[in-house]
Amino acid sequence: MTDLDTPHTNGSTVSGVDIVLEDVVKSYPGQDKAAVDNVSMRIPAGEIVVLVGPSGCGKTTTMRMINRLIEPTSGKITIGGKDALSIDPDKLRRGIGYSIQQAGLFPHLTIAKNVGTVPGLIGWDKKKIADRTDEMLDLVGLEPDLYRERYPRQLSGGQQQRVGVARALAADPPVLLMDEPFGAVDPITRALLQDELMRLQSDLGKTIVFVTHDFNEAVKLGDRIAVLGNQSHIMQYDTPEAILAHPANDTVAGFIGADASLKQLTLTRVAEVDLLDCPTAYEDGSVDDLRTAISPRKIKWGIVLDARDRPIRWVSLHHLASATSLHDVGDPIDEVVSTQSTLQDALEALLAESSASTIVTGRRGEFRGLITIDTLVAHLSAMREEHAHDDEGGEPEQNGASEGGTPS
Ligand SMILES: Nc1ncnc2c1ncn2[C@@H]1O[C@H](COP(=O)(O)OP(=O)(O)OP(=O)(O)O)[C@@H](O)[C@H]1O
Repeated sequence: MTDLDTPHTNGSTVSGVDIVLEDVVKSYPGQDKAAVDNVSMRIPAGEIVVLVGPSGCGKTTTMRMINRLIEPTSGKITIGGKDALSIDPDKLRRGIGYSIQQAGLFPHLTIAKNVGTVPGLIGWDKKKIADRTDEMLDLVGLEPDLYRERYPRQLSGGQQQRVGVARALAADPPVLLMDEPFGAVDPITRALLQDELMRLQSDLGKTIVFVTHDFNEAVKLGDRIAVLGNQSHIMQYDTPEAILAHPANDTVAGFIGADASLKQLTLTRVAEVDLLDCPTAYEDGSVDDLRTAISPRKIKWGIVLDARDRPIRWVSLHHLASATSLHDVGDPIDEVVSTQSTLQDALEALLAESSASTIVTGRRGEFRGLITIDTLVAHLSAMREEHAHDDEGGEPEQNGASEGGTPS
């Protein structure tokens, strides 16, 4: 047990605890201005709160004071009702998962040893640590048999980040601090890791404080976003929807960028829109049947699936004209999005493929349908109309965004 353990309530998805910062200040020696000047905020249990702001504004300092990697100069921090400054810092840190850019793995330890670090420190027995390590590797999509005995350098950047998340979660802490954890990976891997974090969080309900300077990432992941200015001054602290619809001032509006309307695509998951159906066939299926299924349709393409329903190739009527089997026919599939992806991810996939539609897969990679550029356009115009009505009716906006307040 750590000092921050909370009883798990069966059936509840929230295992996190509240974090409260009151008048927190950090002055580094030799600096004339405080790096963090009088920050007060409440981070509700079970939510992802994203601290976003320009480089040097004090995001990392603010976050690291929560696990006392940096000691506050003054102020109070309460975690799950307990005064963080009264808990022994080592004990405190064992109760708080921490994941950083480039994963921060110990290079000389195997993946299993890395993941089992905190459980080892808090005295779990070997069998429990080994079981938990495998469970965590599974959770982040790394097959334990393949990865547990490898060393960090034998993994890709994205895989190392996954191990970093597994390690942060291993002792089941109620609180997770994540400092630009996906900052060092390519955009496609980053989008996948973000999707996985969302999936994990919907099962785990931790309290997550997430630092980034990427506003799109903040909108995608955050239940709430704190937009920080110099010295960690909170310029706005609200839901992504509210910040996009009504930026508190010109600086926040400038930070959102000129494409606030497009950013609304980040607020909707692929799972929330209707997907387009498309003819499919297994590799050992009939060429004629697939041709017959495609012929009457507007989009003259079908998809070949493997035995586990995962899409492997696009096939056109042209491909099928001379094919005798569905083995090896068609074009490989480069880009897919998952039902957890946002419409913004779908737009990026469409642009990357220069295609009018992209494939959507479910949790196990199984084919779920297509998303098209028309879906995205229709969604944006529906949102615009909804907010035009909101503005006419004078209703307060909670769940949507308007184009009002976008920067010039
Ligand atoms: N150990 C330190 N000693 C002195 N000054 C520091 C120290 N760490 C950070 N600072 C200063 O405090 C301010 C806030 O730094 P911090 O790293 O918290 O910002 P940040 O918003 O996380 O920046 P970035 O996005 O670039 O990581 C900066 O001006 C930085 O130079």
